[in-house]
Amino acid sequence: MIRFEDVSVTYEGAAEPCVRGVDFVVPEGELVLLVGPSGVGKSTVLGAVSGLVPHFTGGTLSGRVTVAGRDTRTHKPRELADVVGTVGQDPLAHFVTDTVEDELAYGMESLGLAPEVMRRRVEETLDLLGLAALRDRPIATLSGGQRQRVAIGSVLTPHPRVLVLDEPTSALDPAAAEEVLAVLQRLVHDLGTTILMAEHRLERVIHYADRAILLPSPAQAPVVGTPAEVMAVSPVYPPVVGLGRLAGWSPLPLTVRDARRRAADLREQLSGPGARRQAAPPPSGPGAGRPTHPARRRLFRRAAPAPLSATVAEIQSLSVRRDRITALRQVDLTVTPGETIALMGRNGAGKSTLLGSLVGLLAPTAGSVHVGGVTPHRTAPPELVRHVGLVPQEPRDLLYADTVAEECAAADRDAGAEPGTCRALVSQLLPGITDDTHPRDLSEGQCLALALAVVLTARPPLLLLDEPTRGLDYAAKARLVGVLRGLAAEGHAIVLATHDVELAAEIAHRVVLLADGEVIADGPTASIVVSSPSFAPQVTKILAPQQWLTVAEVREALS
Ligand SMILES: Nc1ncnc2c1ncn2[C@@H]1O[C@H](COP(=O)(O)OP(=O)(O)OP(=O)(O)O)[C@@H](O)[C@H]1O
Ligand SMILES: Nc1ncnc2c1ncn2[C@@H]1O[C@H](COP(=O)(O)OP(=O)(O)OP(=O)(O)O)[C@@H](O)[C@H]1O
Repeated sequence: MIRFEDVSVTYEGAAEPCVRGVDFVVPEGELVLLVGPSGVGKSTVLGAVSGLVPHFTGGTLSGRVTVAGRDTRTHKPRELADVVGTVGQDPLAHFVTDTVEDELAYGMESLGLAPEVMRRRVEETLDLLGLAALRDRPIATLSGGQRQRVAIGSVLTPHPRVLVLDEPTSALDPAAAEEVLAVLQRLVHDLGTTILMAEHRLERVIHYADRAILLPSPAQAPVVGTPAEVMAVSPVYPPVVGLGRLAGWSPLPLTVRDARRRAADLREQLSGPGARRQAAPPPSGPGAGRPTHPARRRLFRRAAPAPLSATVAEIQSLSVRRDRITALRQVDLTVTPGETIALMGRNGAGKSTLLGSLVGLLAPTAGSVHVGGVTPHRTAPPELVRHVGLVPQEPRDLLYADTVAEECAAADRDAGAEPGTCRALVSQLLPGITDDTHPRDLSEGQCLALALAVVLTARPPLLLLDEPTRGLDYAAKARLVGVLRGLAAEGHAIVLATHDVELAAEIAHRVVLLADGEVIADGPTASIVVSSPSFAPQVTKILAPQQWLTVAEVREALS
């Protein structure tokens, strides 16, 4: 259905092709996953299928790409629209209408489908993707995950034979991601739809794929195989594969279920005398003084920061209405210096609204918010940046200059910092970026690092991040974790809204769960995530009833 024949793509001004020697076939009715580190050209390959590369991006494509027999070089994207549905990384760039229902109908209207067919398919899609309650909503009022679901729905309604999806679950909560992937799998199995998809969070998708294509590094030819074959050699892999590699399991398990079946020996090793023990936590609270199982002790290793008398932020009985929606109700939250809090919960639960309230973008409808002694929505930005900084869900929203150097100079001015402060932070976070780079040409991970540097220039005691691992590969995520740990150790309090359960397991001292605008759980990471089928990381699920969170913890215990 999709055929690449010795394809290379070179963007304008680039000395080398960005992808080279790409040669593969995706048969009809298969779901194929494109994997590889950031910047290897996954989006470029996807764009070549929908015709966006090179028609819209510029550059040259050599070799041949055909979809359902049509050559994408001689057919413009619009001439492929009846066959190929595409969802790019940025849902906002995708929308052409104002409301959810209109957006779902738009693709069908432009193909000239009959009104009764359109009506039926809109209803079907609203149900399939859990969008019925949002059908009349203006798209501008949707949360990030709600927008992503609408973007996916809008390409499903015309029933294209081929779907090209670039990180389709990046803004979705874990349960919504499973629902959307199950829908996609049904299209593949029942309707014979062909899907080519790129996704960084492999723990979510690898087990749905019939086949995987690995782009190992820029301009290196792809490796094609079964998901297990590709995972055995891939530089990017999910925690279940990391644990399988550590334990020497062969064939490598791709699902928690397969890994659990293999894990008896590993569990024994981890609870046996060979495993490195950690110091027990200081006895306190209920059960203090009882002997602790060695594995259980590990949970307490990520000691909460020493309690300081000062709080960084204090939220009391906060309610926030946005239009007709009560996005937060009766929320209480205290943030202390040095602690990292993961804010989790379904799409639309109110996470971004809570961050927006802490940084003064939204005024309380009732209740109060205090950050470092000031009331954010009543504090002027030059004063507020000294107390709190937000890296938004779309870090590009924070960047407006034409070069990295100008961006840094503006950040120094805004923060009243020594000239060169922001640039020094950028060099630390993003070695190798030149002053004259245009922020638009940075990859997702690079943009995030620049936005983080801009915010950190003012050294705010409270740092807020909204979905910071969207679009990041595992290596970029590990660098981010290192930076955030360093900041927490210096006493910065960090609150991050995230759907990335693996990130929360790595870094958070505390998890606050929101549901429908209310706090439904607030406690140490381990105690909150371990008991939740949605929010437990893969390692926790595999090694239960022992309580481990990450591959790194297991590796350390075995060393
Ligand atoms: N329109 C463009 N013009 C010039 N260079 C581009 C363009 N689009 C992408 N590139 C460059 O081509 C390379 C591959 O980018 P691409 O977005 O295809 O990678 P990717 O594997 O999808 O990355 P990510 O996982 O971060 O989305 C990068 O170095 C990028 O900067
Ligand atoms: N500008 C707005 N106007 C009206 N309602 C809004 C607006 N932005 C968000 N909402 C609604 O407020 C509620 C909370 O949205 P919020 O963005 O805080 O959720 P979230 O937990 O961050 O979701 P996600 O995980 O999808 O990013 C949702 O029902 C959303 O549709």
